[in-house]
Amino acid sequence: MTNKLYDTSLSLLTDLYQVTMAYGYWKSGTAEKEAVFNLYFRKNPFGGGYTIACGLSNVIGYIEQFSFSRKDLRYLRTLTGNDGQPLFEEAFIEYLAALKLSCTIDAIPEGTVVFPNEPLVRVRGPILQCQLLETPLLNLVNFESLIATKSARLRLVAESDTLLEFGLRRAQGIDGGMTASRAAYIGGCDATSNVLAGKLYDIPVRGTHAHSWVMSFDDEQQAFDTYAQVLPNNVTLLVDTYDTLDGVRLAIETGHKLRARGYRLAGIRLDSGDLAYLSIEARKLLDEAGFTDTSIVASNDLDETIITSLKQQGAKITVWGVGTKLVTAFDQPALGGVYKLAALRTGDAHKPWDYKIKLSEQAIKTSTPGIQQVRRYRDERGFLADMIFDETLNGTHQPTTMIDPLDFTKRRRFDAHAAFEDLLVPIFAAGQCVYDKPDIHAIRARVQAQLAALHPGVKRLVNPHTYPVGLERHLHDLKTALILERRGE
Ligand SMILES: Nc1ncnc2c1ncn2[C@@H]1O[C@H](COP(=O)(O)OP(=O)(O)OP(=O)(O)O)[C@@H](O)[C@H]1O
Ligand SMILES: O=P(O)(O)OC[C@H]1O[C@H](OP(=O)(O)OP(=O)(O)O)[C@H](O)[C@@H]1O
Ligand SMILES: O=C(O)c1cccnc1
Repeated sequence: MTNKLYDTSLSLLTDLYQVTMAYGYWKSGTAEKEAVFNLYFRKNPFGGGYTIACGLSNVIGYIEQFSFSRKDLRYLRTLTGNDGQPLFEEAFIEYLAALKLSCTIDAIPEGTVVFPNEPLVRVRGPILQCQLLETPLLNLVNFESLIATKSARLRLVAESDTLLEFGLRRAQGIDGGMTASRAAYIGGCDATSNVLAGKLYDIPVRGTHAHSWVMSFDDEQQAFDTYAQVLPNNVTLLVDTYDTLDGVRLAIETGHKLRARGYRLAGIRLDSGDLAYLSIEARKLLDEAGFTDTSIVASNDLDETIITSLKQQGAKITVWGVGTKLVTAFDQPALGGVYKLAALRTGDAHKPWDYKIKLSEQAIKTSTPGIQQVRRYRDERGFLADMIFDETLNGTHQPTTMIDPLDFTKRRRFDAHAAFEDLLVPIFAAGQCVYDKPDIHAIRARVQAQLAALHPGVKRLVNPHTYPVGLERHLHDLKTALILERRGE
């Protein structure tokens, strides 16, 4: 993983059906068939217009550590079917013991803005191996992309204010908390309260103090003064334990004492009540006392909607602490990414692909076949449209014609000189990592650069524009032909 949290093999971090299918491929002699799977999602989360791709660093770490340990194999030997007999033959267990991943993987770099139906990760290799990777890859990409997207939404509404992630105590378990802290930083948070995430992932750590500190003293002034005494270079005082504005006055007293010692009152924190009213009143008190550079931090079940509203109300808050609603992706608990087989071939690389499709009554759920790549066109103002094409269908010609996803009779042509970028880049070649991994700060910077190139209408919180994503003409024709063929038409 990015930096190890667990010192254990994670190769069994998959659904049982992946292992039984792997056994099936092995037993029926098809394990080495070359497959292509695409990982994609169908709908942007939170009713938004975009998603931030995240989780690739952990995918790389997962694949690099992939091997079945002796203990993993011992456990697999104990699994039995409904007749009480072992599920797997010993020869299969030995096959797994010797298994080394040889997949070729292309992916969209972390921090890229992505849209529904675009392959975020494309896995090509022996079908048995691709299958074993389905569940862990989905687990890693779905959650991190979800949280990075939530964080990006918060960053957009917070504008240039400071955004702190305070979620560990409310997160879904240890891994939920750790992963969320990483993805929240990538999405745009400035720092986390999670100290282990700070250590493992190189994220800045920040914090104030809790109500318990104030409650542990007989009076609030003494609590503030003692805190300032012991940590004079880190004083942000939580002022709402009893009466918020009285608390601000006491914090100002402490601020004067700090000043006399050559230090400063960095901030006060509001954690209850009407945050707009209280921040405006607190600002007045602070300014009147000469503490114009003391920040007002707010927390208490904040999310992007409340922050937007508070700003509209003229709240004087410049530091936002967001916990529960960020790290749990409160209003949408999962991204819903899927991993679908798109092509298969037997034997050598010169054989043609046998394209695969999954039909559905709902058109949006019908999968797209092919060795997909995403071409993003742009001009000097930003991103224009994304065209999903098959890397093998256009021969030596550049793909140029995109079918409108909402009306197949409409086409959009890109001329040969249009500027574009192909989003999927090589990550693993035949099992070897070939990717020069950016550090977490570069990934975070990429998010902001990408968002800057996105039309404001696509970024707005309510009823955003749909960014144009379509299939290249040949891929569209292939998909249509396969649908008709499967339906027997
Ligand atoms: N001016 C405001 N406009 C919109 N939302 C606000 C405003 N002030 C606070 N909020 C939000 O309203 C919610 C208030 O939560 P709640 O009803 O639990 O009150 P509280 O102030 O936390 O009370 P308690 O004293 O019990 O902690 C929080 O999500 C908070 O962020
Ligand atoms: O509201 P969230 O967005 O989840 O942000 C984290 C919350 O955790 C703390 O409250 P808690 O009552 O747990 O402890 P405290 O005594 O420090 O307020 C903090 O004061 C925030 O209100
Ligand atoms: O440092 C803080 O103020 C903090 C940390 C975690 C949760 N709530 C607040």
